Amino acid sequence: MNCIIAGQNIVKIFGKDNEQAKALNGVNVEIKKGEFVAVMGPSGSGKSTLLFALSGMDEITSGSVKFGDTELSKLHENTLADIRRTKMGFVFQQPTMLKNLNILDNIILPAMHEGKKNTAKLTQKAKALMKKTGIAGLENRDTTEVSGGQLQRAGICRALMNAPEILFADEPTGALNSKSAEEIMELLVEINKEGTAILLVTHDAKVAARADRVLFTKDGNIVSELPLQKFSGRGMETRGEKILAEMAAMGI
Ligand SMILES: Nc1ncnc2c1ncn2[C@@H]1O[C@H](COP(=O)(O)OP(=O)(O)OP(=O)(O)O)[C@@H](O)[C@H]1O
Repeated sequence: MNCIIAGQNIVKIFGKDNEQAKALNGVNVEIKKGEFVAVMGPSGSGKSTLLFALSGMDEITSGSVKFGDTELSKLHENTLADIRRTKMGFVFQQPTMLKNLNILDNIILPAMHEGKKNTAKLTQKAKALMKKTGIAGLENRDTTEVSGGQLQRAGICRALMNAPEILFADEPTGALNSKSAEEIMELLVEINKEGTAILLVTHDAKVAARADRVLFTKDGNIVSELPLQKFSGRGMETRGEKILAEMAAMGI
């Protein structure tokens, strides 16, 4: 099967009784293996909720989310956690790092939790990822002794430790200056080219321009989508213009 994640009629309601908020309103979506999909839309339109629903991080109210052939909503919490740890990677706007551990140990820690106790092998893997992401040499630094961009690279290394099939990224460049943001996007494009699917939430057209496809959310639904593959390059020319035009049409 060509599809890594399929969501059908996803509804997510937060709160109870008269305090309810319908964050997702019957969303249908498919992400193909190795695809790079960006999600854009106004604030509060359901982007993060969709990412959390598709990754099994958050329980959905109704509908279906399939990871390959596996229905995530039917799984026991431990099995679901295993899938998230071994097959999915997560990158957020602010990487949460443990302050009492250095960068290298922060990268390795989740993999160790998983029962992989071969520290030498994990260190080797982490160092290779740090080299690839341009932060070799920062292994022993405290998390407070690196730049925001370097910390995000470390967060990406941590997310890649288990060679995930898909990377979920919620505003990964949101806290970075434009140069660091661009470098992080270059890195994500490279990771995607090597075969990892990416679902990325962003407000930034320049960031979304790197994706194969952009989904636009509004009021808890995907209201339009823009296939970008047919436009050459992954830059702002043409692709970015198309996104900006769609955003303007949506009133974002
Ligand atoms: N834990 C929660 N409890 C109650 N309502 C929530 C919760 N999380 C999200 N919501 C509501 O669900 C809706 C969708 O939120 P979501 O965070 O998915 O939007 P978003 O498009 O990612 O927004 P932003 O761009 O501002 O991050 C909003 O109306 C929000 O207030």
